[in-house]
Amino acid sequence: MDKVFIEGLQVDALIGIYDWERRIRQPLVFDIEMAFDNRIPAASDAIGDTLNYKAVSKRIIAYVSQSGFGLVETLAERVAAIILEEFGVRHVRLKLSKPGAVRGARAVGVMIERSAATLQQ
Ligand SMILES: Nc1nc2c(c(=O)[nH]1)N=C([C@H](O)[C@@H](O)CO)CN2
Repeated sequence: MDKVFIEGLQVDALIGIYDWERRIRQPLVFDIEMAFDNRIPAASDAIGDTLNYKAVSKRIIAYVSQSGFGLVETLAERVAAIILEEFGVRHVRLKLSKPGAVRGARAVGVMIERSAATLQQ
């Protein structure tokens, strides 16, 4: 299956379980792969036939900027659900990195894969 991807999308957010984390915003980085049949926009050369990575990116930035979860797991799950439900994507692979959260590590975080068929109601 073809993919449309968004790599290294950085968004500042309120995220974390510790008191000091509830008083600041921290950078988060999203790497996202979305299954999509790119033969259709390739044939028409029309942006309306694409899975528009700019539209998806803007939606993620808007959502993450106003979010305030404790765990990266929760945020990753919500962003994956938005991609599946609002953009008609059948399968998404999402990596959410929290750079600098652990001394000595470049980044920590989670990787998830979700399908529209198995999305929890
Ligand atoms: N699996 C997770 N482990 C940890 C998380 C998390 O969201 N998921 N969060 C923290 C703290 O908020 C940490 O990022 C602060 O440095 C610790 N472990």
